Amino acid sequence: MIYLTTPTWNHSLNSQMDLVANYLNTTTIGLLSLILFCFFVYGLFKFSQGKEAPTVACAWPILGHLPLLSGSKTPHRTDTINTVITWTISLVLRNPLVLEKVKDELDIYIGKEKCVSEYDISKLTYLQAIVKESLRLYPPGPLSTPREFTENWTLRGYNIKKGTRLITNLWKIHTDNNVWENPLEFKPERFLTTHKDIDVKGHHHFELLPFGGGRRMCPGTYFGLQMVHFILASFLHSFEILSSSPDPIDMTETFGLTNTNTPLDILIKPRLSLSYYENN
Ligand code: HEM
Repeated sequence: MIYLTTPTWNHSLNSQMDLVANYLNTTTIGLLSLILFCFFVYGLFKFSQGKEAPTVACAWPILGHLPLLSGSKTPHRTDTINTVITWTISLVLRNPLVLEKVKDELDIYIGKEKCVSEYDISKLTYLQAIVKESLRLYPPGPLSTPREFTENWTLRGYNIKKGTRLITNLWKIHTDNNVWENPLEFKPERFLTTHKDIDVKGHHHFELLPFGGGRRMCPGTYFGLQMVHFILASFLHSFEILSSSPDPIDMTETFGLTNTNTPLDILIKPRLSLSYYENN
């Protein structure tokens, strides 16, 4: 058995992400981040004076993803993706039947002789349902970025003045009991039955918006989803996972720009033959 503490866990995810970071030019992105940060501080200053501060609106979400974009060697670079994966593993560990089902799916579609490839992901419908359900309950960005009304408007009987800022509570939408049965329960099956055709891409289904929606929705949606599916599938395919403590997994959220969880300690052991690990 291998004992994984959170830093190691973050580190192992980060080494997967290092592959991705190699495509980013650290200096360019670092400089860009610095400029955005200056804009952000300037925007906050204007905002505190009660003036128009569009820079706050545009820099805020970018700051939220800055660790990811900066390419720095910190575990936070992968903030959103890392967060989704950690929440998902926590949820799966709390629901052993779900874990069994996803392992069965991986064994059927991948088998024990080869690695997961990106082309396999479309076949892994149960794994995709797990990720959707995790994004529904624990979206890393539970609040949308701010929007501003450009004219006076009436919305559901409320008169809203031009210039009013709106921040949407995405988590509240995700747990609306008019739409979701037992909204606080983790039930990936809902995405294979009652909510089969609902996707998370923010274009058609406004009851599930983990990447936001409209013109300012997350530009990293496809990349983020691809990474989450691929890392999760590879990890669950390669290792048995177990909680390191007999107590239920702590699902306490921590405060920050992303909705992160408390550190997760897990035990892992190989699921495949040793030659698989030697060759990959
Ligand atoms: C699973 C991973 C991710 C989740 C759940 C996520 C979620 C979000 C959410 C909720 C927003 C606000 C959208 C809105 O207000 O409508 C956002 C904005 C943004 N995201 Fe992500 N994100 C993820 C990954 C990424 C990645 C990988 C990148 C870049 C490679 C990225 C870059 C951005 C940027 C630049 C914005 C600001 C867009 C704008 O305001 O125009 N995100 N993201």
